[in-house]
Amino acid sequence: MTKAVHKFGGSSLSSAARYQAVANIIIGHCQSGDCIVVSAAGKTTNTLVALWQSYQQQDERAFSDILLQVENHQLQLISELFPAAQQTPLASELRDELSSIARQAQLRQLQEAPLLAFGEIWSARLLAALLNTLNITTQDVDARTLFTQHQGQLMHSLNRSACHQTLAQDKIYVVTGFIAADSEGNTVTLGRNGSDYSATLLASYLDAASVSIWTDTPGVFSTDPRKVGNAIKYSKVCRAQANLLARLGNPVLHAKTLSPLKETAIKLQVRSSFEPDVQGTEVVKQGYSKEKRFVTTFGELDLLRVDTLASGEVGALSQLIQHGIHHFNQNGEDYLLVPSEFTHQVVLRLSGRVTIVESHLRGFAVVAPGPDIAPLVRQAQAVLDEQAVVVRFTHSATEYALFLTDQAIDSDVLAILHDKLVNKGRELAVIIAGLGNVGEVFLNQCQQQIARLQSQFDLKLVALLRSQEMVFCPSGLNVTQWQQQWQSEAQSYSHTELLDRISELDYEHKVVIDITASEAFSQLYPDFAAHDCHLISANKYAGTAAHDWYQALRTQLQERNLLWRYNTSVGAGLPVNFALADLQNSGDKVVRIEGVFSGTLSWLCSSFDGERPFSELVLAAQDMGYTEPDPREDLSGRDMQRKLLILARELGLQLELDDIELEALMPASLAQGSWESFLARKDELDAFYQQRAEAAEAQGKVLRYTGALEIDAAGKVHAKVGIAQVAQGSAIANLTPGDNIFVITTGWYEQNPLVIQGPGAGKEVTAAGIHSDLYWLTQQLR
Ligand SMILES: NC(=O)C1=CN([C@@H]2O[C@H](COP(=O)(O)OP(=O)(O)OC[C@H]3O[C@@H](n4cnc5c(N)ncnc54)[C@H](OP(=O)(O)O)[C@@H]3O)[C@@H](O)[C@H]2O)C=CC1
Ligand SMILES: N[C@@H](CC=O)C(=O)O
Repeated sequence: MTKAVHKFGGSSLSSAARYQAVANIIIGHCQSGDCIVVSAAGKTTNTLVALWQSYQQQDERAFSDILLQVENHQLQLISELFPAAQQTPLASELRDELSSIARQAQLRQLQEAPLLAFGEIWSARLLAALLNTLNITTQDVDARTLFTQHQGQLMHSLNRSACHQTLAQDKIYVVTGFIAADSEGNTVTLGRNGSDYSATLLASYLDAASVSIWTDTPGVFSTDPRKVGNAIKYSKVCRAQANLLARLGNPVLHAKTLSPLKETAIKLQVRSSFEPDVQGTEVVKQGYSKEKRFVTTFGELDLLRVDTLASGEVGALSQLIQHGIHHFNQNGEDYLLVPSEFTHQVVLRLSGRVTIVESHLRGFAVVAPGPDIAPLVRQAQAVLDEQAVVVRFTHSATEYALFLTDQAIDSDVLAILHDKLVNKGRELAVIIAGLGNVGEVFLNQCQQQIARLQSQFDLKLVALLRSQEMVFCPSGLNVTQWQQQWQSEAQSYSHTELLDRISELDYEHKVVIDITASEAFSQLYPDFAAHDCHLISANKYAGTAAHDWYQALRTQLQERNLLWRYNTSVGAGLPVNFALADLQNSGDKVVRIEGVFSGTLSWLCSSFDGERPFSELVLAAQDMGYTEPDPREDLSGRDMQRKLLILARELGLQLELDDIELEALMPASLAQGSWESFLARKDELDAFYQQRAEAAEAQGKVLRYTGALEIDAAGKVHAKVGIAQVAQGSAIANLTPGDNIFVITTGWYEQNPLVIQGPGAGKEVTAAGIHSDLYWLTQQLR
């Protein structure tokens, strides 16, 4: 059976609520036979280290205070997680252990490693007990029965068989991270952050299919996302770069974590237990991911020059200080970058062979594909000069460069460095759904547009979709030859296949551009968002879906920092949504929007002069690409009703489609049935229109189809789309056929409303509007 290993760190188990969240993740992601590796809950290891220090200092008062703190924390977890009956045995086991610690301390027999091991033992025990109460058969396992070391080296074949024997049954195992035993059975620890290492070791011994490291950040980022808002979360990072980042002290993965996975096909993922639905970063074998750019900053470091270094000595030093040490050679000399707090220990160990070249350094490293390094070094240097950051030492290697500075790199400087060094190479994968009227023109305009955006963004057209077939090309289609590629490569697909292919894309940013008129396709938006895709829609269905669904989508997008643009869904290329957003952002309040929001209905009403039957004009509008795929969507008023709802939601109003009163521009009897059956009864449509046009004429007016939304003084919304008789010579009567007009009354534009007018339908203007949305997206991603 293939197993998966999941590791949860201290922050994932810092409170009873976090334990429950972890249990939910396990229920959702694990099956019998899987292993969970846990660290000590919250800051327990630090507290146990403090306990050990107070013991060493023979500070009895501090010792008993800290022991009480440990007890209170564990008892609180127990009382919040379990019903009373279960609390008693767990609490009494804990108290026995704490009494034994106190007794050993009194006898001066306390040992460091077994003391620290309690952190993991307690979290494994509590999590297993919690899962059992949730009817998940679970067993906690002390990793000292699985991992044995001899003279500091893990005994792999012994450990492998111990893992297979101990973890063979059909249940979930919760294994303590961080600890192992030596060949005499004494407790040893695997170093700070050793639980990640325990997880990958366990996965390699068990030949597991995957390891998921659940932490408090949702993946590997181009730089520290807490300092730089637009840090890029990479969906894939290759092991070599992850390893290098770890050696440079990047905290997401630790130096030893990757080593057990060498030569294996085990998948490694970094995910956030705080956002379990967010896709994390997959750390993949060489060749399975493009190399990315990173800027990683350092804590306080000292630079040491070493006369001679034996093989394996850097590893031994890292083991000694339980921290990664970066080693490099420059001009034939060996250098070590050591966190300042450990320099003393390293210097002692290397006694006589080491010189401290620089101390109290800060700075950063740039990690990037080899050919990018030299230009990036120049750009980084220019930024540092500009920002007056003093550089004390630099080093360039094939795939990274170090800048060791006097002062810490603050968030502002880091953001500038990130913008100049990382954001420049941004990539955006574009998935286009819908190759009909508008989609085809959009694609034909793409060649020029992609070239225009190239200086800022590397846009790759990776997929084209129709309703039944798609072409998916992760490295990018040739935009000039998309039709030929479609002819030769299009294949049928399911939505699951589409989502799988999207999840495999190795791009910093992805966007799905929906130029379909399909409700079913719009229902995939939450899945696209779950796969970190931005959205651009000409399709109006998602924007007019039931409010709860719509709001959930908006929340999902916001939580994942994803953008959704849909300006063409109202007024084609006219900047209506931009204008409404701008008015509101500037503090104005929109109180009324009225006008004509359908290109088709505008064209039909303005073109009708009684010479040609109305139905003939409908077919002409369809030929010109004005109508919806089924023109009854326009004639029924539904399309205009949708547009008014999209605008209402732009104003923050909680409306449903049916809250907008609707009067159709066709007989109700023609609404059902096929398009052919509709055409067969087109006389009924002609008579319907003729009669209303004549009635208007009799009043000296003309027939138009208009819409209005008004927010009254009490805040009540009145919205309607329908047939109107308008005075000849009025702005609406005089509209150029096909034009839309939006008359917007606001607090500031009260007497003299703001008017936006122009073509409201048509392939070219709509395709151009989608390009405008795409451009806007690239600007936001910068
Ligand atoms: N025409 C205009 O002036 C304007 C149009 N719009 C909007 O643009 C959108 C497209 O309009 P238009 O180009 O005229 O429509 P078309 O009917 O000409 O094209 C629709 C395209 O979408 C594809 N499609 C349909 N269902 C799916 C699906 N489930 N998955 C993937 N692809 C699908 C169709 O594929 P297949 O060929 O296999 O059926 C077709 O290629 C509509 O939502 C419309 O409201 C917005 C503003 C103005
Ligand atoms: N069919 C629509 C197209 C744009 O949304 C219209 O005519 O306005």
